[in-house]
Amino acid sequence: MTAQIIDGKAFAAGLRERVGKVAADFEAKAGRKAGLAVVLVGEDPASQVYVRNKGKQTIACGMESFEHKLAADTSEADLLAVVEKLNADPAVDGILVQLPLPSHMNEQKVIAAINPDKDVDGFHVVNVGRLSTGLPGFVPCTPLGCVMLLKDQLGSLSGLDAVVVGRSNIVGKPMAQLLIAESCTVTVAHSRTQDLPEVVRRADIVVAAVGRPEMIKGEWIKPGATVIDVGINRVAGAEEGKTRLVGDVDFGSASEVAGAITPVPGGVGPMTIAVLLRNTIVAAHRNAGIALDESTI
Ligand SMILES: Nc1nc(=O)c2c([nH]1)NC[C@@H]1CN(c3ccc(C(=O)N[C@@H](CCC(=O)O)C(=O)O)cc3)C=[N+]21
Repeated sequence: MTAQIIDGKAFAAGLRERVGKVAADFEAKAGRKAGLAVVLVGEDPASQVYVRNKGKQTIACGMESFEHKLAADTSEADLLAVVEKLNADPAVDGILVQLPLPSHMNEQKVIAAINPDKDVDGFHVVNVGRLSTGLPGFVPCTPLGCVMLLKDQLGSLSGLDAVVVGRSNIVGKPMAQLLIAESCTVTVAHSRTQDLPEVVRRADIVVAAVGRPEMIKGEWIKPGATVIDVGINRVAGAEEGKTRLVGDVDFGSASEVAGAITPVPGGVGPMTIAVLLRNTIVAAHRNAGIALDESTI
């Protein structure tokens, strides 16, 4: 079997178009544009690229982008002061502090300082609690993007066996919560899991978020399963000095067994930013008290 390729890039473009329409509607009703503030500490080149892309796409969707670039040696207190200012700024609907932060900062403390109702990343403990109890809040962008792709592909996920490989706070754990809410039977596997290939083989849905290049092989996949690859690993390319991006799934062998699979790049990655824009326009409506049927975006 040759798997269908799930085109995350195209789905993300469609999502951004829907967000753009809702953003224009918000501007007409609120008399201002929705706004997203992104805070970047330090000069990590990959982070700079992501932040630049977020800013460009925010503006392309008709929203305002506020970028705060702080030096790598900024004190935690100064970063917390920036967050406080953004919390109090009525032009800012969503706040994202780019992770990872420099090692002299406590990430949990910084995330805890963000107003949960502006936490469009969904990382604040209040939003983690809301997700796990089924209350409205903000859901982390990458797992929400994965569920959107899965529902687009499969329709109802009810009763399906899902295996999430990885247990991070930003992908694995919220992914498991979302799949539970979709009535999947969920297994969370990780580096200590015994006989991982056998666990993965049970799954109708495999979500790979371990951060190990091409670890999950085609022989581990149940024929016809849907495979969502969250990994973004830069590895040495065929030519000397060149690099290429690969996922956590061995795409070559997995695409011969799976029913459908996301590629890397062009799969989950583009969804992450599109969902961030979606969360921002949702935040703008909620915080301005303007009604929005969130199920339509
Ligand atoms: N507070 C916070 N929130 C985040 O959401 C967050 C973060 N910190 N820190 C870094 C990670 C990483 N991340 C990505 C976004 C888009 C792509 C993306 O668009 N990837 C493209 C290719 C990118 C490339 O070519 O390098 C793709 O997969 O097709 C990837 C990764 C968001 N992150």
